[in-house]
Amino acid sequence: MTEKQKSFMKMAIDLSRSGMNEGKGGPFGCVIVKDEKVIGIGSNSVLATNDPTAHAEVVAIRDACKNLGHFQLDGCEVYTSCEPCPMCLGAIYWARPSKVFYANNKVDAAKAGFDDQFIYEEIELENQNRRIPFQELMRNEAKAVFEEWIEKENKTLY
Ligand SMILES: Nc1nc2[nH]cnc2c(=O)[nH]1
Repeated sequence: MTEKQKSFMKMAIDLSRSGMNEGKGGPFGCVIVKDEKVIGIGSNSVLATNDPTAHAEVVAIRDACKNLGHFQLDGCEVYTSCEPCPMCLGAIYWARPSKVFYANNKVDAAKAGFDDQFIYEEIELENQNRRIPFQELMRNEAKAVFEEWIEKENKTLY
């Protein structure tokens, strides 16, 4: 771990503390770096914005992508004060950075009352057996749009 990498993680941890103290949300911060420069930052802002998806990583990904003017984070590194939850893990995979560094791990998060394990277990269950039931509806109608997408020319794949 280089001094530079440690300084980016320190920035993420500082964001986790300042966001918490400002009442923005839980104690999570994230910094996104490209070519050793910070291109996006985020603090968990769930409470301030009434947005359950405003986790630090999602906020930072949105900031970085806006600044880059692109929907992917090729060649970027993510420094997050806590191992990503399943939602952020998904967002990170869609954004495709090259590496993720985390400080607190998911056991630390669970001890602080942020239980990601529950969501990982739900993913494994059959749709109808989940705490929040998922039910298929109007598949054929929606599938028709997928067929149109498959046939569409000049589309941008992501
Ligand atoms: N990594 C991470 N885990 C969380 N769990 C609840 N909120 C967050 C967040 O913003 N980041």
